[in-house]
Amino acid sequence: MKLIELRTQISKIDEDMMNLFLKRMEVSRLIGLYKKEHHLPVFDERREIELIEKQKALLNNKEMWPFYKSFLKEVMQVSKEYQKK
Ligand SMILES: O=C(O)C(=O)C[C@]1(C(=O)O)C=C[C@@H](O)C=C1
Repeated sequence: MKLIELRTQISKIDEDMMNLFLKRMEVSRLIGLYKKEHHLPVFDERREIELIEKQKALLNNKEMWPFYKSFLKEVMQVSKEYQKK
């Protein structure tokens, strides 16, 4: 397969991921509003551990776990930054 074709595939995947990212951030915004109204902290360590463990169990490509875990942590990090805005 040619490089240009592979890059086209990556671009399409990035577009899908962008749309899912926007959806996730909108839900995060709503959670942030709820937390503000109920005087709850943005950071919820127990929830983050639960989410990471759930994803680890779902992932059937174990080699990818360290990479996917970093990705998830970054996603949660930007989610928290958005809630604090
Ligand atoms: O579930 C929450 O309480 C959220 O605010 C969402 C979220 C996330 O992005 O997954 C963000 C911050 C918390 O530390 C835990 C999880």
